[in-house]
Amino acid sequence: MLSFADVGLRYGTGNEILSDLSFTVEPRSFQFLTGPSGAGKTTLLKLVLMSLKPTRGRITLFGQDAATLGKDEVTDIRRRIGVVFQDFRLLDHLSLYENVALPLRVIGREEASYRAEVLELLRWVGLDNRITALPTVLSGGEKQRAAIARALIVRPELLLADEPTGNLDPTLARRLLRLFIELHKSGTSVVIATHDLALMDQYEAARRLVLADGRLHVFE
Ligand SMILES: Nc1ncnc2c1ncn2[C@@H]1O[C@H](COP(=O)(O)OP(=O)(O)OP(=O)(O)O)[C@@H](O)[C@H]1O
Repeated sequence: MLSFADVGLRYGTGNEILSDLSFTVEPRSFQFLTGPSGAGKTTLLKLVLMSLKPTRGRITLFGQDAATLGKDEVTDIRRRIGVVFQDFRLLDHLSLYENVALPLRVIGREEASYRAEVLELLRWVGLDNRITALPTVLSGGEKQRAAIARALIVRPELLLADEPTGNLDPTLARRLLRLFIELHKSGTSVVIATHDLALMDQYEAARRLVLADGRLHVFE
């Protein structure tokens, strides 16, 4: 569903941050993307989301060459990808329920058709008792789970999460990992960018994509 072939990226006229990246993400797969701070994990996720263009090489998403896509095709492909950003990006003036429902409103769905789905997802992430709360009163872990629910409401085929357990205590991090594993088992491909070794050790079946010195090393 995703492949990189000899991809390189530099910001401006600087050195290449990423060099000769070649890897695939298969349907129904689970991988950690890891590497030291500054190694380029967020940059790689931005390439996948097409918010950055590679300096060289080819990125293919759902069978289509990213370089050849028009604006509407990019929008269509992004709808198939759920993203949990490092800084959550919840809208502070909307309740938790409204934040999670927003991607469905944006595509024109009527509330009556999605209310039960949103409530079920909120129950799944353990936030069904907080549906009317505004993000400003939520804890870090609650915001994290709300961001996950919002990413999943459109039933993406691929979920990207950038440091989803950053700033969480180990118990909550374990709980979130269990949610991601459940999601994987239900058929979604999952890519989790993290430098939390303890977290990765809890799911040994996961592939590890390790960035170091601009190169990617894959451990199956
Ligand atoms: N817009 C930008 N312009 C120039 N350099 C950038 C830009 N964004 C990131 N960088 C540089 O690219 C490198 C990789 O950054 P990136 O955020 O992708 O790393 P990361 O592995 O996600 O780090 P962390 O684990 O700390 O979040 C860093 O050296 C960073 O300073």
